[in-house]
Amino acid sequence: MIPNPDFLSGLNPQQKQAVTAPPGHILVLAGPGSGKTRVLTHRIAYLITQYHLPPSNILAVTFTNKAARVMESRLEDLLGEKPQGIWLGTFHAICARILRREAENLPFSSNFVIYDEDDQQSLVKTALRELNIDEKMFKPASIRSVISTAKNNMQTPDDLTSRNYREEVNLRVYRRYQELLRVNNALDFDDLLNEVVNLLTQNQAVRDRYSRRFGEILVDEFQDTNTAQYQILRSLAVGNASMFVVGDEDQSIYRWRGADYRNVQSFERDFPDCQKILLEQNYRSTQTVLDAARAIIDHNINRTPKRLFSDNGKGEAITLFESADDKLEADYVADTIRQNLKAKKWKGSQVAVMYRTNAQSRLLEEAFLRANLPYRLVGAQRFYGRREVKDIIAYLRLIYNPSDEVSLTRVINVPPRGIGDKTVTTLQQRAHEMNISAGEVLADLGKLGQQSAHFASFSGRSALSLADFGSNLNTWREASSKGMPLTRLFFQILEDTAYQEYIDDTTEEGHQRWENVLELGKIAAEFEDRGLDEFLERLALVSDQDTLAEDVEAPTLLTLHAAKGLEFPIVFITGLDDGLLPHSRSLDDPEEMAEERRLLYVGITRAKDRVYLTRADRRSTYGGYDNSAPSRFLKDIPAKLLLQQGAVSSSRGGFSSSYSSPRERRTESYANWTTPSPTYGSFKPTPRQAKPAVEQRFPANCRVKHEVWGEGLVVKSVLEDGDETVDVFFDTVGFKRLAASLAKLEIIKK
Ligand SMILES: Nc1ncnc2c1ncn2[C@@H]1O[C@H](COP(=O)(O)OP(=O)(O)OP(=O)(O)O)[C@@H](O)[C@H]1O
Ligand SMILES: [Mg+2]
Repeated sequence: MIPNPDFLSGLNPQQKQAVTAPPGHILVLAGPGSGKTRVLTHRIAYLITQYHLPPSNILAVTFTNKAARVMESRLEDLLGEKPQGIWLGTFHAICARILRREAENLPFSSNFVIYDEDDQQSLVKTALRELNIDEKMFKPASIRSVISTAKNNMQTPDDLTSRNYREEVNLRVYRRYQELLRVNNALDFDDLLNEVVNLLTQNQAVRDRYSRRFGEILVDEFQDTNTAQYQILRSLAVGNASMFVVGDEDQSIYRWRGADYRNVQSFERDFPDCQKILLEQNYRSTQTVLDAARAIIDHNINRTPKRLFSDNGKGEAITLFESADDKLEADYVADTIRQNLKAKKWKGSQVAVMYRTNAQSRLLEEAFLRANLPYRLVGAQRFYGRREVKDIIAYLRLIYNPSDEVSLTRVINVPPRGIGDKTVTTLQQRAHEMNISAGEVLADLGKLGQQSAHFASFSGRSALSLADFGSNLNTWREASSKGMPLTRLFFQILEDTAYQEYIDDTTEEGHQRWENVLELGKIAAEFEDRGLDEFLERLALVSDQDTLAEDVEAPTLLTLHAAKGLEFPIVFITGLDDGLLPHSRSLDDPEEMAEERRLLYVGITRAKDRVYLTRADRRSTYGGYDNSAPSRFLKDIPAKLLLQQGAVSSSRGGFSSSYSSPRERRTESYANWTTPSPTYGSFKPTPRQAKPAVEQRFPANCRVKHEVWGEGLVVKSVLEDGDETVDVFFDTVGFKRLAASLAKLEIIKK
């Protein structure tokens, strides 16, 4: 391995000290943009090239999958090749990996699936039903959150006692929920961590193996680790491992998920010989951005003030825009961006628009559409939470893990195949009686049909429908186990279930839903070499930031939480109103308030050059408007750093407006504004154009042949701009989009 010989030269003395430190525990505490992530990456390269530590002895934990991928490619740049065998990923991904390898020591098998919040909620509902508890009295969502909190505190049902009836219900549901997870061969997010903690504390041999394996454990964003994660690190570090953790207490923003920045103090206590290194130069932002950020965070008590300077010059003032209402606020953001893009002052990808809650993106998206501006929207739920996407994932999960009853009940009658609720209940009862999973009953019905011992348990018609579905499942499962490529399997399911006919009801929404299914197919194509298991794992562990499409020349819309660790030349933070930021839920809790401050601090410090803060005097609610007051955090920013714009705000006293409201222009652009349908990733707001200038030759579901790529299945065909655009899934190369006029396609089967 030939390291880039200069790779230490791009570091300042403190950074170099951290990167080249002799083996031992290191804690790097430093403010935003000071190079913590950079130092961590360089440290890995240094260990490999200078200490000749095999990459497989290195465990590096990042906060998102995306951050892991970025780090991997930086390492490749530094080392000249990909480090082979390094464990690099999020806590959840690494835990899932350990659990799959060690399944023989655990009460589930290695093909477990990972349940997200929705799945967890279904399971809570099943538990409630089984226990005969009314879900109107005891809301599944709140029980789910009670369970998750208990798990975050690492409390099993046995650790809990109940003091009243409600607690008793919670406890019983928790117990049953846990049993159901086992039956389904599933783990939830919290389990991923807790099971690893249990494994490492209870199984000395396994613990020794892992702690011997890892010579160095590195953790980015350490301030956001929770109790279980910290315990995992501590167990692994009992051997010969050195710990290298970097973090910033002021950027801890995941308290609601159990993160505890006091782990930084625990680390200093548990590893008293650790070397503490402070980085003081910020390479990201202008002095103005840093001063504004510091003014916000200085109000938090119990924090260690940090020195942070920048050589990037004073830079431009922070723009504060106050508007009359939230629509105008969104228009201001979109118009400002559009004007600067038009004047070629900015590039789309340099701009980020941030907000406190996901719901705030809607008005912004509409304003972007009005301004005819493409954008990319970051958010896992926006895409992966969609019904059609979840359906297809459920099919795949069911193929991977036949015991997964949550997925089974999701798709057993989707698209409708005449299997009603009563049949499903009978199926579950039958499985229960026989002590097998419902999936196994189905598989048997699929294999033996009327000869199956289960057949007589159902009425004639439903027995046949079940057998039919079971037979489909068996076929897919067999194909998958014989190595059918993932995308083929994917489209096979769509074909066999006639999913397109079901989901695309020819309305705009239907088209959009089918587009989402195809989008998922494209993601599957990226996992072609890695297989169904890795695909499912990535889907299960996807975080908001992971949905940030790369190489897209468009501004990014994202929550403040999702912005962690990222940087952009231009940052807009919208909704600086009391009740939004700080959020209304935090107003009477000092700890929560401190976290809201940190959130704004994280937002501002993402900016390299310019920050825009925006707010509105009134905000739309259901049908009407609510008055809204400026965020209390705004007054903490010194006036000399601010340039105020916008309408006169009653609450802040009048000031001249240098921004003319785009009302006139709005009228004109409203004309060609159609109701937006939320999309995933980059959005091109051109209306669907279907000029049937040619006739359609390659309708969906026909098989075609291409000169180079061979045979394939047409998934979609659209007539547009006088040509036919055909999406084909080829058996050899997977998904391709072709213009029928250019590609020499030949129909082989209608
Ligand atoms: N010594 C250096 N010379 C030049 N650029 C640097 C140096 N150190 C860091 N940078 C750059 O500064 C920016 C911020 O670095 P990095 O993201 O590593 O900071 P961080 O401390 O991890 O920030 P955050 O707390 O926001 O995660 C990056 O663009 C990085 O490449
Ligand atoms: Mg960082």
